[in-house]
Amino acid sequence: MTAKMYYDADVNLSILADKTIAIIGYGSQAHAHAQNLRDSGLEVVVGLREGSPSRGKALAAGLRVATIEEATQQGDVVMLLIPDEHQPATYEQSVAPHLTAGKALAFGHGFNIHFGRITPPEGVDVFLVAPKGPGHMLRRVYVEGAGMPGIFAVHQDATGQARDIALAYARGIGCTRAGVLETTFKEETETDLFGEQTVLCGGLTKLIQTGFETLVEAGYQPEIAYFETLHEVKLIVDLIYEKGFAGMRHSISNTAEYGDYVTGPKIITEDTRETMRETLRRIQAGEFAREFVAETENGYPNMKRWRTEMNEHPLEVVGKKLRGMMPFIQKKELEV
Ligand SMILES: NC(=O)C1=CN([C@@H]2O[C@H](COP(=O)(O)OP(=O)(O)OC[C@H]3O[C@@H](n4cnc5c(N)ncnc54)[C@H](OP(=O)(O)O)[C@@H]3O)[C@@H](O)[C@H]2O)C=CC1
Ligand SMILES: CC[C@](O)(C(C)=O)C(=O)O
Ligand SMILES: [Mg+2]
Ligand SMILES: [Mg+2]
Repeated sequence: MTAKMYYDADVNLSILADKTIAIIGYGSQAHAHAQNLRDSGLEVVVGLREGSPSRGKALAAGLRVATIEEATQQGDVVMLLIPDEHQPATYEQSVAPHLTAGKALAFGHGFNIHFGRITPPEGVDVFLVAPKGPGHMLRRVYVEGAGMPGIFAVHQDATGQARDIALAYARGIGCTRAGVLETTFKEETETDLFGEQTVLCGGLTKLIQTGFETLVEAGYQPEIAYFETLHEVKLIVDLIYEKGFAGMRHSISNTAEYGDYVTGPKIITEDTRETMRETLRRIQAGEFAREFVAETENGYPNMKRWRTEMNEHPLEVVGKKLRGMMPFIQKKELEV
């Protein structure tokens, strides 16, 4: 059976017309949700912690700003968009005491509900709307008049309107311009963690880094290695994104296409597939979540070390220099 895809015409935005949406946080996702919802004609308040460095940025974007407690009091829908690892403490201290019956608690990712780290009270709706892409791109495509696909799920329907509110929210941030699918918290959480670890972030960056290191180790210029293994990735992925593998392969040379078929399976091997299966098993069993939470509770010792190592890597050093010489890339500054 084909999954139903929801577009603007399928969704009634007016269910949110007389409601206030509290966006908690003003980071990658939150700034995009807040600005897109506001530009869709909805009432938004941004909830920030005391002394937040983001307060000035949200005000400069023309948004109303309050404390997290005040925003939760004012909000009919409270969207929690701070880092997953900090959500339980903020929820307990600042959100839960003001989350009265009839309100909706919303998430951009199902992590804390699915892994049982937040348990909302019975009288509130609980849903997620997860755009399938980074927050900064969610804002960029909305401003360009396009949209980013998204998925939504209802965990708890106390009012009988949770599904309609979730869909209206997805429309407000621009996702129904591209298409929105219904899912569950379990499916969203497990597929999102799997995708970012194996393909989108972990797999891709390690592939690029290893290709770069192999060329540089063999004596080739780092600048050429950078163009070959990183810069050109976007150009190839843009073709895949627009026209699929066949469209990309239509555009490359026969030489490249032959090498692609012959060498690809030697790089991504059956061992890689087994590792992907094991990664998924660990995610499903909650082992990754426990490991990540322990890392954050210990003050991110490994994350800090890995960040520093990568920031100092020759790939990043040469990349910074080369991107500085390409003003068309520099123009696209990130707002938050
Ligand atoms: N990044 C992305 O593109 C995507 C993220 N998601 C999900 O969206 C949610 C938000 O992620 P993301 O946008 O990356 O988050 P960010 O790391 O960008 O969030 C930063 C914001 O969170 C606030 N914040 C951080 N710690 C605390 C705290 N302890 N108490 C109160 N506020 C805090 C910061 O406040 P201050 O401004 O005061 O410093 C800042 O406004 C997560 O559930 C994530 O999984 C889903 C899809 C994609
Ligand atoms: C791919 C990473 C992501 O899941 C996202 C941008 O969709 C995230 O958690 O940031
Ligand atoms: Mg994610
Ligand atoms: Mg994601």
